[in-house]
Amino acid sequence: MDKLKVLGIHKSYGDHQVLKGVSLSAQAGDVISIIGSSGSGKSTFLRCINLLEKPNQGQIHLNGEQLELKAAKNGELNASNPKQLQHFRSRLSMVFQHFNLWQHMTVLENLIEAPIRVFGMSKADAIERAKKYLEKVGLQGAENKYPSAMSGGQQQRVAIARALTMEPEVILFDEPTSALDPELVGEVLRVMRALAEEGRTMIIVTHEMGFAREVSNHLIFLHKGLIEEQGNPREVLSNPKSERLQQFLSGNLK
Ligand SMILES: Nc1ncnc2c1ncn2[C@@H]1O[C@H](COP(=O)(O)OP(=O)(O)OP(=O)(O)O)[C@@H](O)[C@H]1O
Repeated sequence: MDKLKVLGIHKSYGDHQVLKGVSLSAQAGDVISIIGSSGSGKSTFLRCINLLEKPNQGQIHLNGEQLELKAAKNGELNASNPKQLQHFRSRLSMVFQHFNLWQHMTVLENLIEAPIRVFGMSKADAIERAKKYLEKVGLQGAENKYPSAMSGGQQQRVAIARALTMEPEVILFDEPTSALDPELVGEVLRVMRALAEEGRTMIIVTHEMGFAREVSNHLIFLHKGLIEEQGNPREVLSNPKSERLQQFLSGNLK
């Protein structure tokens, strides 16, 4: 069974059709990279998976369970069952381009908030879990720091640890290294590679072609809201079939 199955996502902003029927399925342990030029709809697609953006059409299934959706008057699909949506979101953690950490809270406070609020976990258990995942991202001892005192790479690793504290089924990464200075990209990619190697299911919107080629087992090239080409990353990147992907890879697709 697919761990995550997303079918026929359409999304428009006014007259602008950003997604024109995008689908994806992930089995346990799949690492799927989504590439494409700026404005092709990558982030919008990722955000439709957990309903941070409301699609106009489409289906989302997690472990065979379909998210119940109903159309609002403006044509957007909303979850018809808020409890089910909260359950889905707690199983689909997201890592954002700009980390989205609470700056007024310490690292530890950032990490324990969601497990306590969403799962009703005791503070002591949440702290234990937070420490475990901080260690996993190489930040043991950083519990009492404030995000503003950390580098972007460290903040993104905290954000990854925060995603892990939910022990999610799937982790969604939205351009996790795009906001980082070049010298800080490697430390985040190393953490992501380690997660992939331990069999986590990950969907990653990225501009890091080397990472997509080496770490993911499936690559999706999005162009103007449609999947233009997809397959094994090494094959797709070494031998792109569509002219648009060839142009994109040579830096000529704007
Ligand atoms: N909230 C919004 N309101 C209106 N238009 C939007 C909104 N969010 C995204 N768009 C438009 O949708 C299109 C796709 O945006 P999206 O961010 O998904 O692209 P992307 O492929 O992730 O690009 P990038 O690599 O630059 O992040 C763009 O034209 C963008 O301007």
